[in-house]
Order: sequence, then C-alpha cells, then structure tokens
Amino acid sequence: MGVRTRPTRDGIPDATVSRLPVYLQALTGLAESGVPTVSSEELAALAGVNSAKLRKDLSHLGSYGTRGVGYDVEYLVQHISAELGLTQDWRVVIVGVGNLGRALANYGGFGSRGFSVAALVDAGADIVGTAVAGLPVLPLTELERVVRDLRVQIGVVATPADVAQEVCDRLVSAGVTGVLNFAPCVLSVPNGVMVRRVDLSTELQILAFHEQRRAASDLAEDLSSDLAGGLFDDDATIAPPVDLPKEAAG
Ligand SMILES: NC(=O)c1ccc[n+]([C@@H]2O[C@H](COP(=O)([O-])OP(=O)(O)OC[C@H]3O[C@@H](n4cnc5c(N)ncnc54)[C@H](O)[C@@H]3O)[C@@H](O)[C@H]2O)c1
Repeated sequence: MGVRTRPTRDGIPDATVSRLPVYLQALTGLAESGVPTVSSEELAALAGVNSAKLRKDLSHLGSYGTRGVGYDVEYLVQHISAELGLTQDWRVVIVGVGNLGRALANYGGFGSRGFSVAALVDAGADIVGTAVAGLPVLPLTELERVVRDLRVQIGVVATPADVAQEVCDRLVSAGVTGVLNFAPCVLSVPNGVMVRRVDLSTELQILAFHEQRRAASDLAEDLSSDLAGGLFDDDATIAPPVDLPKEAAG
C-alpha cells in the first residue's frame, strides 16, 4: 500500500501544502525575470521535485497548465499565493528578542511574503525599551494588549524552552491562532490553534542520516564493482582446510 498524505481541511494533502511555498519561490523568481510561461519539467527542476509530483500537486489547486505551453507564471503566482493565504497581510509578534528573535525581526523577507512583524516582546530588563529593526521591544506585561490592539494572528516563540509553554498559553488566550515555535520543546495548544515547530538541529540530523546512508551505499557500490572488476585474483585458490592435530581439534 502506498504512503497516504493527510488531506487538509480543504482537501489539499499536507505534503502538497508543504511544497507550495517552494513552487511559489521558484515562480516568483521566474516572474521577476519576466518569464511568461514555464513547463512542468522546468518548474519541477527549479523546485527540486519530479515533474509528475509537481503536476499532481498543482492539479489539487485545479491548475492543469496548457499542453505544449506550460503554466502561466503570473497566474500561478497569484493562485498559489491565494491558496497559502498570502494575499492578506498577517501580523506577527515575536516573543523573545535575543539572538534568534533579533535575527528574525531584522529579516527583510517576511514583508514581501505577506507577513509583517507588528511587535517585539521580551522579559529582559536590559532589552525592553531598546529598538530592534525599528520597533521598540515591549515588556511581557504588554503581550496581551499588543495581540488584541494590533490584531496579531501569529506568535513566534523565540524564548528559552522552560518558559515557552507559558508564553504560548498567553499568546493563545490573547487571540493568536498560529504559533511558530523555535524553542526546543513541544507546545500544546487547544483545538483551532496551529503550532509549527522549527528545529534546525532536527533538520541537520536528517541530513546527517541521509549522508550516512549515501556513504554506506557508495561503499557497497565500490566493493561490488571491485569484485566485478576482478580486484581479487581470479587464479587465486582457496587454501584447503588444514588438518588440525587431533589434540588441538578435540
Ligand atoms: N529552532 C532552531 O533551529 C533554533 C535555533 C537557535 C535557537 N533556538 C532556540 O530559540 C530560543 C532563543 O534562542 P536565542 O539564542 O535567541 O536565546 P537568547 O538567550 O539570546 O534569547 C532569549 C530571549 O528570550 C527572553 N526571554 C526569556 N524569558 C522570557 C519570557 N518569559 N518571555 C519573553 N521573553 C523571554 C530573554 O530575555 C532573551 O532575550 C532558545 O529556546 C533556543 O534553544 C532554536
């Protein structure tokens, strides 16, 4: 039986949803270079998937392309953006403005993808009141107010793990419906709230696993081609078994 991917509420499998941002990134690059249409093979190569998978993914959106012409790049950018909810502006609060929170706040790429960092919140007396990426760092006591007043939908947790659940609970009770968790722990959220965890060390471990498998299969391949290529002398004979003296054998 093949592997099934869980469909989302609107019938698009989760695995497809996770590839849509990759297609969107490739398509945005093409649109910026003025490319009007793209074949499924070209787009698949840019996205690093095979073209059958790409066609299947896009068919879930009702986008089939035109035989001999391919996909209309601008149309597909609009279509995928709408599907991902990127045509509306999402307001984000970053809680924890240390090394990671600071880097996220300073990252310019969110705005162009429909996400705006509305507020920064931290509990550290030395950080509160300073400005990061043009925004004041607010004290934790302001968390509920900024979520409500600025109609923040997404909370980014970039605090130490031991306080992450508490921060998450406060975000959720203030009205946040999506949580992006960078802290190395699992967060529980009530139904209706989605939490995604980003863990670079997990990704590195997955890379290491595949790297190790690849090295092992390269080694096996080398060995089998050495055997096939006659590394071992064809004329070599296997030494006959040595008769052990009776006392040693017994
Ligand atoms: N997912 C990843 O790949 C990844 C990568 C790097 C770091 N991290 C994790 O991200 C988190 C932050 O890492 P960092 O290097 O920025 O740490 P950091 O110590 O530089 O920053 C943590 C910040 O959180 C603040 N803070 C502490 N308790 C708080 C609370 N209750 N409410 C609000 N703010 C609070 C601190 O004042 C500090 O500014 C850690 O949990 C770390 O393990 C994850």
